[in-house]
Amino acid sequence: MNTLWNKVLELVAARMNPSSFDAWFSPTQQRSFQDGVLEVAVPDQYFVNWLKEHYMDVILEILRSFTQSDVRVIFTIDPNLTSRTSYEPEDLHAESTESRRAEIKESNAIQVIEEPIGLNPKYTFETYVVGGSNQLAHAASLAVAKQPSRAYNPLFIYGGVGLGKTHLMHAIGHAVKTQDTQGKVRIYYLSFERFMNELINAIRFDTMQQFREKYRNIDLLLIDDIQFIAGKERTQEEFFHTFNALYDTQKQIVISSDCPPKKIPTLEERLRSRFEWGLIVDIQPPDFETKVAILKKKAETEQIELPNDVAMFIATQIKSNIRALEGCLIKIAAHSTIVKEEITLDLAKRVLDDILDVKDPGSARSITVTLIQEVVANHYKIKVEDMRSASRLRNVAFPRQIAMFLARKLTDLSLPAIGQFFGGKDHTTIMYACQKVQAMTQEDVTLAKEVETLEQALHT
Ligand SMILES: Nc1ncnc2c1ncn2[C@@H]1O[C@H](COP(=O)(O)OP(=O)(O)OP(=O)(O)O)[C@@H](O)[C@H]1O
Repeated sequence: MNTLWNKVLELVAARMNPSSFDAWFSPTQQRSFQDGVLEVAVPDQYFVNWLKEHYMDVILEILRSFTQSDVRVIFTIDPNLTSRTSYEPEDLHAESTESRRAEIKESNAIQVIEEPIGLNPKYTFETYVVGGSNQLAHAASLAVAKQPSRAYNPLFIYGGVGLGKTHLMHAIGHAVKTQDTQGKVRIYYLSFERFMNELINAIRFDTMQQFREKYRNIDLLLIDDIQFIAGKERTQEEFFHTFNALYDTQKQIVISSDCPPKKIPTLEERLRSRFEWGLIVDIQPPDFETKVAILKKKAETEQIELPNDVAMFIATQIKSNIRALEGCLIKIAAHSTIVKEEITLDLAKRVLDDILDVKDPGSARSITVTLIQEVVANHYKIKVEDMRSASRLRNVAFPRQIAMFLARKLTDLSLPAIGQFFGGKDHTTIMYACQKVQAMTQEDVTLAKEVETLEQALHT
């Protein structure tokens, strides 16, 4: 079955030796993938621990390359899955086997939730390729890493999808950590979505005091994808206080977003002005040479033999998204391992030809929600910003619903994730739009043709 997890397994298989893969990954199965949560069943707790410890980073990285968003992985234990490992779990023998087994049995009922917390070891300044498109953002990040809270505070980095914002933030975190010989600096990297979830839980479980204390005690706060703050009043309020507390005590704040503060819809004025207190830098799409350099660096880190002509070919195929660029390289390398052929221009063309036909958000000619919004807005002669607005005027609302319908149909994103692209709309709004457009296209031939034309435009 072509499940998301099976696609992940294909790429994982290319990166490890077959017997380990057989032992640790073959007995796993996707149970569900819904609303950004991927549920994977494994035979026992030992698998959970091993996968978490050794492969979580890789799994999350591959998932991101497919979905272009953070996916949460939940492991559930299904003892009916046959383990092919011959392991002797050391920790089963270390303590009383009985008690440990009882613990494991009990944990069968528990779901272990793993999220991209902390810093990705691969995202450092050393692995970051600098070109004209990201020079300023890179220099500013270096300055902040050298002198936290004295260079620019806050540092606000913005740019399109997959252009390296997260990479730079992690690089700052790593550099600060390396300089911190006494291990005193408290660094916290998180997505804005996670901040919001923590806040919701704090409200729900009446632990606001602990929530506030935790955030007031951070020395370097790296907060990713702040654009999702749009329309979240209570979270804006709390983030405002967190920001002030950190700023007043001279703690460094680094923020990333897909647009500058003034373009974040419904952002409170007091927060907007604070985001503008420090330095705002953007990352532009990379030029051809930078794309080739990034591919070469990535190939070097992953120990992939990448001929020059292939690097140049990939760079011409991908417009700007660096994640998609890397995705192509990984797919070509995986293919070359599977078919036991060297990477050549011919092989690369065959692989890319295949994946260009796939409706896969991480792949080359990927259809993103932003692209859908642009194409639909252009067709109906409305502004792209209208896609994120709350306007109920029919000439705006209906094209917006068509864009929501196409986003659901042509991307792998969950309903809540799509909602975020439309100004933070609720998942029920997206579902309603999909059902409505679906029903209307069945009754109205002209509309059905119109939607089909839009779809074709997106595929070319
Ligand atoms: N200049 C660069 N040099 C090397 N690798 C890069 C560079 N820019 C981006 N990348 C790589 O591209 C991938 C996507 O980058 P990243 O996740 O940082 O993008 P992003 O801008 O945060 O995307 P999003 O908007 O989806 O959050 C990562 O694997 C990252 O390492």
